[in-house]
Amino acid sequence: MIEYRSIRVGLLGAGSVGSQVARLLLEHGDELAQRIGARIELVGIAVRDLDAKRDAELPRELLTTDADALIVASDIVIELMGGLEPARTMVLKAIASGADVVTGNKALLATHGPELYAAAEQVGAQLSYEAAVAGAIPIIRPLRESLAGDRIDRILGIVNGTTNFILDRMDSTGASLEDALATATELGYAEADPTADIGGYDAAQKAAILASIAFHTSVPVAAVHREGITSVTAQQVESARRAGFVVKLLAICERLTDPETGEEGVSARVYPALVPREHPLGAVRGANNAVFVEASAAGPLMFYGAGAGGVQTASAVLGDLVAIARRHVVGGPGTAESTHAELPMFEIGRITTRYAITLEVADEPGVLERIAHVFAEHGVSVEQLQQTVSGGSERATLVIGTHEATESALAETVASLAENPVVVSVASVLRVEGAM
Ligand SMILES: NC(=O)C1=CN([C@@H]2O[C@H](COP(=O)(O)OP(=O)(O)OC[C@H]3O[C@@H](n4cnc5c(N)ncnc54)[C@H](OP(=O)(O)O)[C@@H]3O)[C@@H](O)[C@H]2O)C=CC1
Ligand SMILES: N[C@@H](CC=O)C(=O)O
Repeated sequence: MIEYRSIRVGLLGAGSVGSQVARLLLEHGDELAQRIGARIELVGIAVRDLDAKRDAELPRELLTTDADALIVASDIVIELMGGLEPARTMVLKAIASGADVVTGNKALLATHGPELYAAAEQVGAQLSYEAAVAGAIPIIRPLRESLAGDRIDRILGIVNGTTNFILDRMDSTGASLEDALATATELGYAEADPTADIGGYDAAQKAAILASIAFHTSVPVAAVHREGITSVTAQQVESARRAGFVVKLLAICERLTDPETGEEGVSARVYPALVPREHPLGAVRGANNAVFVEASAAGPLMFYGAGAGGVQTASAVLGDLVAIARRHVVGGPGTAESTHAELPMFEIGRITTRYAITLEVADEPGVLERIAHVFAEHGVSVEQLQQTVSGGSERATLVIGTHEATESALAETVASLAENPVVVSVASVLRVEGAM
């Protein structure tokens, strides 16, 4: 067994996100150690109330109310308390004491980002914040690193999970804003003060962060035009629905040129807007987020996934933690050669796959029953059986499930179908992936 050295991690906050970060760190310690080349030692978790109920069971002895002592005992500090103070002071203290920092605190970054980045740069500390925008979705690192050589023209996104959840509930169930907000809060999506969500402040903070990174400039949150969803009524949502639209809280960041002066500038704005239901943003449901990035060479890119939620956001926090921790390890596994798991490959016969089989069939009564019978004879289950008429000939589309045991049965079934007098031809046999 490899003896890894330890990297000491102090966690500030054990709420919706912090408690899941702590749980995952404790549960997956061995795997993370292999990926990093060092063991993450969770040295403590700072909270306000030692007796508060937690979303995850955490060892009591790790909890502390002495955040200052925890910070100085840590190589990496994870700040998940939220709010401006004491978060700002604690992050500055962590940097000054030689620690690297991971945070998900967009309010802090949008308000005091320049001060924190400067402090980190001065001492060569790392400050990472993937979780600060769009929860679990990797968007900060793609903008900062993958797209660093491109020119980004526009970002259009749904970046607040709570408001998307609320608007979706209002649209799909007719729920009131207040009821939907109460559910979003219970599910751990909302900020400690949910005015940040419904007032559009949280989305504006995220827009400021995105615009700053994307356009390589400093966009203060105060310069982001902000309208929340508090004035969106059930009637507006209903009329939008009837007209084929859906109401979404959008964050829009654009690089613009003044047509008269030729001066280049940036616009960042957050407001509720109608989006056509069939538009990809119109299909973003629940607390999911989606961010479209239009880059001049790459073209349009879309990032989609869980925009809020404790465990989902914990994924982004841990990604930052692993990336930072790897840089603490000289000669560690790094990012390019994470092969320690040495997993075997599963051949195709072990994979469960579904097929769509399209047959051209004779125009006779009871055709579908006879085809279903052929499948049953070969022990192949049929999920769905449809018959459609196209171009004068009958077409039956079958969707069936198969796995290793029935893979060969499928081939036999298709062969018998081809021989069957009601089948004119087997038009297509293709695997089906995704929902159908
Ligand atoms: N929830 C989500 O889906 C997402 C949240 N974020 C961000 O992550 C951060 C954390 O969010 P979330 O987990 O929801 O927040 P919570 O309000 O659920 O948790 C905050 C935690 O911080 C602790 N805390 C607060 N103030 C202090 C203090 N002065 N000293 C010590 N501990 C303190 C609280 O302690 P106690 O429990 O004892 O009160 C609590 O454990 C925020 O910045 C948020 O914006 C980012 C993406 C998604
Ligand atoms: N309250 C925020 C949490 C994630 O950033 C949201 O709902 O998006």
